[in-house]
Amino acid sequence: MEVKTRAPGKIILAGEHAVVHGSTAVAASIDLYTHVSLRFPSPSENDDTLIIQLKSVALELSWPISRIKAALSYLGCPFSSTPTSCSAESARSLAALVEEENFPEAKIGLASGVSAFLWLYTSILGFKPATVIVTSELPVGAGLGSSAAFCVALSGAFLAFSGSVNVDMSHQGWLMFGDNDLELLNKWAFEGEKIIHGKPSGIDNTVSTYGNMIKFRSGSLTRIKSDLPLKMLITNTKVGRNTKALVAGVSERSLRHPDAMSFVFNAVDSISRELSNVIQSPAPDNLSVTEKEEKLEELMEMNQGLLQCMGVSHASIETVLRTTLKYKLASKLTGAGGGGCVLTLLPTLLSGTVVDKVIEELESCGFQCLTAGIGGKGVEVCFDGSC
Ligand SMILES: Nc1ncnc2c1ncn2[C@@H]1O[C@H](COP(=O)(O)OP(=O)(O)O)[C@@H](O)[C@H]1O
Ligand SMILES: C[C@@](O)(CCOP(=O)(O)O)CC(=O)O
Ligand SMILES: [Mg+2]
Repeated sequence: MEVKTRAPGKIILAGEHAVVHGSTAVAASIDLYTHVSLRFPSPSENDDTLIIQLKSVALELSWPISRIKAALSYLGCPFSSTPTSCSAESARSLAALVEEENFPEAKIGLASGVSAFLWLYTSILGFKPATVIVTSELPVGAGLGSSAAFCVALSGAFLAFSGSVNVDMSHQGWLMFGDNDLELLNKWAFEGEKIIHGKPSGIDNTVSTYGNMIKFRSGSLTRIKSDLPLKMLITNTKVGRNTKALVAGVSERSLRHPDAMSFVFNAVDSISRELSNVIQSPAPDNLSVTEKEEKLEELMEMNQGLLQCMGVSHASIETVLRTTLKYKLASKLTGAGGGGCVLTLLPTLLSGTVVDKVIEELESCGFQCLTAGIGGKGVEVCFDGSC
């Protein structure tokens, strides 16, 4: 029997990093997905191995179930119906399991993702042999929330077979989880995201779980209903970076300069709240689409300035900002920064020729441009071969 899940990536319109420190942030799902397939061997296959194939990063790892049991035996029964955090001791055991697999040095950055997989799998399903295949349309480590989509899609697949969620396995095609199940799934995904990000705010796993556009602050979300036809160009600078290190860097800066940084985080909070007011419908004021877009552009530029204050911009990001500004377009980094992706608002009245020119110029710098649908569905599950 096989189950498949898919979970979307995201863009953060305002508030990344500051959201880790209690400020408001605004994020939306995008129609680029991470897919997970989970299959248990039939009794005749007599297989006693846990296999993970990470197709988008060309990595396959496998462990005899007896080896995983031995490494995690001190946990007793690993099954848990409520999401549990990975302790420092468990993290060491998981890291040892990952290292035993002769993890290629060039791919060591992926090790925390494999630890998150092992934690979620053993905590939700225990010591069962299975094959898990992960594919993704998202660039990994580029600010579009691949780590969260990975944890959400894995949690969804494992929970679907755990007996602790209520899903109709006879349904054909993609199916959404119910509200209580989404809440549980989101909590598990957050535990995985903690292993990858260190100190996540929870915004990425929440928007990947629920989809749409959300305002997020201190762990709680408000859905934003918007009729504004928001179009963003996403430019991937292709400069690799690691969210955990960038988040830690901002925390260190705020320890060194607590007063100044608290003003920065408060300013970001105001920007996010204003931005969410501008995009939500019904709008509190009667602004035209163009007037709203102008406000959004200004708020994005202000947010980018504050991200520079936090120390998470990068020369490649500055090149994108300069290039788009030549066309009078406003941009900001999205996600953790330090490279990764930049958002550029494409106003409704902007001509297609200008968009083509900007893309051509950005791509001539070696960047990769993509446009994605904004605000679609969250995680979904599928039990038949149609997905
Ligand atoms: N499809 C995937 N296959 C394997 N690992 C993944 C995948 N997607 C995400 N990851 C994990 O997430 C990490 C990237 O997360 P992060 O640095 O937060 O960047 P982002 O979430 O912006 O893509 C990778 O190093 C890896 O551990
Ligand atoms: C920087 C941060 O606000 C977003 C990180 O997003 P990403 O992993 O770069 O896609 C961290 C967080 O909120 O957990
Ligand atoms: Mg991430």
